Amino acid sequence: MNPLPRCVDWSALDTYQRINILARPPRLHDAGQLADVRAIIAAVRARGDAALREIGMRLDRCELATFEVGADEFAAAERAVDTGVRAAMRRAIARVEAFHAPQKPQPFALDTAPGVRCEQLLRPIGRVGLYAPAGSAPLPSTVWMLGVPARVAGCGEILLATPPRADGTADPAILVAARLCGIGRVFKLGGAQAIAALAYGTESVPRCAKLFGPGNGWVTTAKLEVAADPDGAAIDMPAGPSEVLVIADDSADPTFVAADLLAQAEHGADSQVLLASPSQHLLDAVVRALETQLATLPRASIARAALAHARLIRVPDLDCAIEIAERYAPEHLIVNTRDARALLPMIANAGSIFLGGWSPETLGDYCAGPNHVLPTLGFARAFSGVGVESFLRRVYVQEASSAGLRAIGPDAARLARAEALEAHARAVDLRLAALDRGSVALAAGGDA
Ligand SMILES: NC(=O)c1ccc[n+]([C@@H]2O[C@H](COP(=O)([O-])OP(=O)(O)OC[C@H]3O[C@@H](n4cnc5c(N)ncnc54)[C@H](O)[C@@H]3O)[C@@H](O)[C@H]2O)c1
Ligand SMILES: N[C@H](CO)Cc1c[nH]c[nH+]1
Ligand SMILES: [Zn+2]
Repeated sequence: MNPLPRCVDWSALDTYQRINILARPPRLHDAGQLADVRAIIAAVRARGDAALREIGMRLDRCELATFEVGADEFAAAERAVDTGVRAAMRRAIARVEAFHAPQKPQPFALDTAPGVRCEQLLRPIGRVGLYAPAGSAPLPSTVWMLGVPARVAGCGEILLATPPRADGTADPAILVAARLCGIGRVFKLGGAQAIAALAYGTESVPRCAKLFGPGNGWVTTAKLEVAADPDGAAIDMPAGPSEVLVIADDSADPTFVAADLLAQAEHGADSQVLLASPSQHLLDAVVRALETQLATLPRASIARAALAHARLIRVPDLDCAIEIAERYAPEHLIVNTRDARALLPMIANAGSIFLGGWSPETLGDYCAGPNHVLPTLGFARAFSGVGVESFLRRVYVQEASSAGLRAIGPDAARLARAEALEAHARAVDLRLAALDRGSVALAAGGDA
């Protein structure tokens, strides 16, 4: 049994020890994983459904005649899922929708010079592929965290892939969630093979322009591979193993803090949880609470494996705790201190922030409203979580009248020649000359 991690004193660490203590744990399956993923992608590209069938038998231990979920399986899923759970899903979806609807940006048009009309259009991505993990634990909540913003954005076709169970069916709660989000097409495919099928298409799986969703190392590696291929698909972000950093002072209830750490630790052995506190008393109490709570936790062995690379850090003050959070850039940041909101202006590098003792991260995982598909591994320094904009493209439009061309054309030609791009300059000058000669017929239809 893994012992719980010891507390470290931040003030006693030198620069390199501080870097090491905040390093992510080594990826569990790194060795050979990239080669495996490349082989899976190559097989799916070369042999489509036949390869999916073989790989599914090897990795998911089930043989499927068809990958797409049919009407009977959807109906059976509706019967299998408890009515109370279905009602809670509906309420969660409504709150997630309420939060995402105002995210939708508005198109606009603007004259940047007289006769130069510029527009920003918004176009939903035509066909998107969503992935709901179901390896270690099926995550129906991921279905509405992706399906809701896709629907709000107005995507034309929304496909979902999720790993099959050993009996060849999909997790019923995932299917119910898909139905509630208006997702009609669900494919029983998991891991790198699901990503390859959605990115390149097969006989039975339509090719998607962009892929969304978290997953294990094979899923994330495959997403990065298809995103690097111009013939592949775009991706939302690399969303890796779950992580949380808790900042707590002596006002925090240690049992709440321990519960929040375990809630992320139970996701997987590669999840990482951190606690930074100026109170040694709180740190010691949290360690005791972790032991007590682990004793009755069904996924204790997974949580213990994750706790092996947990970090419990004694800091001189809360400013230092914030500095650590900014360096680490966690997926989730819980601030469980006296006046948590007062610390908010100092925080930028986090996927999602939970303020105060009554805001467990679990609320955000399911039903508070914001998205739970968030950047991990420090990507929160530069990436945001999934939102409506992730499913949209901005398309720019420019329309100049002859007056508009006269107004800004000379600048364009001058700047083109400054870059030694003569053809660019002539595309303007030829038109200006035509206007000067009075051959305005050339410009007919172009006057906005
Ligand atoms: N960052 C986020 O926003 C976020 C949100 C939810 C979940 N997560 C993370 O998602 C992950 C879910 O992982 P999971 O494993 O439970 O489910 P998963 O659905 O991602 O992976 C299951 C699939 O992995 C494939 N696989 C298993 N062993 C393999 C092998 N040896 N070689 C090749 N492929 C193999 C199988 O095909 C299987 O279908 C967790 O790490 C969790 O922390 C992250
Ligand atoms: N905490 C996960 C994101 O890292 C999301 C999730 C889904 N279900 C439970 N938790
Ligand atoms: Zn979670």
